[in-house]
Amino acid sequence: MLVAVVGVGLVGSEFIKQLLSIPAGSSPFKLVSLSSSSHTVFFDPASAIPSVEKWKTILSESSEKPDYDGLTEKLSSLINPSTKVAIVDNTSSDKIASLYPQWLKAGINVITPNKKAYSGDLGLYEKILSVSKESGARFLNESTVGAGLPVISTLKELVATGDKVQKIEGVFSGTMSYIFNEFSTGSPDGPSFSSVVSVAREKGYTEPHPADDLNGFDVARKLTILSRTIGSSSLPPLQSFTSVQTASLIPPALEGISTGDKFLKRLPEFDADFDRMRQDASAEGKVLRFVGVVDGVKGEVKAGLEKYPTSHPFATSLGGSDNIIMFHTERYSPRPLIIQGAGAGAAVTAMGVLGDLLKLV
Ligand SMILES: NC(=O)C1=CN([C@@H]2O[C@H](COP(=O)(O)OP(=O)(O)OC[C@H]3O[C@@H](n4cnc5c(N)ncnc54)[C@H](OP(=O)(O)O)[C@@H]3O)[C@@H](O)[C@H]2O)C=CC1
Ligand SMILES: N[C@@H](CC=O)C(=O)O
Ligand code: NA
Repeated sequence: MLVAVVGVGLVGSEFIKQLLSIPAGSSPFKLVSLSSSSHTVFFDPASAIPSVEKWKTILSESSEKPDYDGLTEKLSSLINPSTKVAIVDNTSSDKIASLYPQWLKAGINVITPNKKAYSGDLGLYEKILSVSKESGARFLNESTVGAGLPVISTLKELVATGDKVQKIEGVFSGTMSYIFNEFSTGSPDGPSFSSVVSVAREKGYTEPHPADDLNGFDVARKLTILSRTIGSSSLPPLQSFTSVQTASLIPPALEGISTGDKFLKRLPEFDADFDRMRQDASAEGKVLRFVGVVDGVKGEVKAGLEKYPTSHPFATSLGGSDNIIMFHTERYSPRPLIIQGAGAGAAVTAMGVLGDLLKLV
């Protein structure tokens, strides 16, 4: 299988490292193209693949600019009965997401942790489904929810085998999980809100702009993906992730700040507000957790900050960037099927992406 990688940031670089760590003799993959937002490189499939040590230099020294029409043409000309092709989108770009129908139509499989296509405009999502059905090219997106945790594959199997998903609830954001696991432990005191947000960013959990996590949109996107994957008639047909009832944590004065750096610089101005929320929860013997729910019975999809007793599993069993996802179904009732573990970070996200790629071979 020939593999083209678009986006070589945190997850993209780790994905390339994991892909190239499969011993050459036993690897079913050949890396044929790399693109950042400013450079691109295409390798002759007959030549040797770049090494883990050299690919960054080769890409940064390339004088070619990304040209996705050209890439689509080159890749589709290489497809034949014994050669499959996949593009791995490791960006968070809407522009790249809008190209999936074109790629799938050309017979190119699409693998991605990028949530934009599956949680954005319903028209794009439906187009992806229909084009993929027509051409037979597949799109796989395990890492869009819970990073490498087997959330999407589990949900697809529950649905495909005829189980009825009643409700999915949990902590879906690695960033929000880390922030509140550190910030709200049951004690009225602790580190400042802005300091834990900065550490979450340093650890690679946040979206490129941390406000995309704190406004709840990242969770709303994940809930939209889950809701669409369930596809139940009792759930509202979400036109986009903006249809999810989402309670943002962004102070109104910080709405619309263009860069993550500027946003983090001003966040300490609001530490006292978050301190008060922590103290209120603590006075009730509770902790704060940012949770999401897709409720097929009530027909409700929502995300927001809730208080939980210090004995609740959301308070006792989560650490680091852990996600916890509970599937309440006809079969898994009254006790839900639970998936838990790191839900953000380069290594686990790239693993989910490579796992999807392995499903194609
Ligand atoms: N980090 C995590 O824990 C998780 C991340 N994800 C998802 O994985 C994706 C990548 O995240 P992450 O690696 O952390 O983010 P980064 O910001 O580190 O990487 C994104 C990369 O995309 C590149 N890019 C943007 N636009 C284009 C373009 N048009 N063509 C080529 N490259 C482009 C950027 O390149 P440049 O620097 O050149 O602009 C950047 O290097 C996101 O969609 C995120 O939501 C999913 C689960 C967990
Ligand atoms: N920013 C996201 C990354 C994974 O999707 C998160 O914090 O969960
Ligand atoms: Na996953």
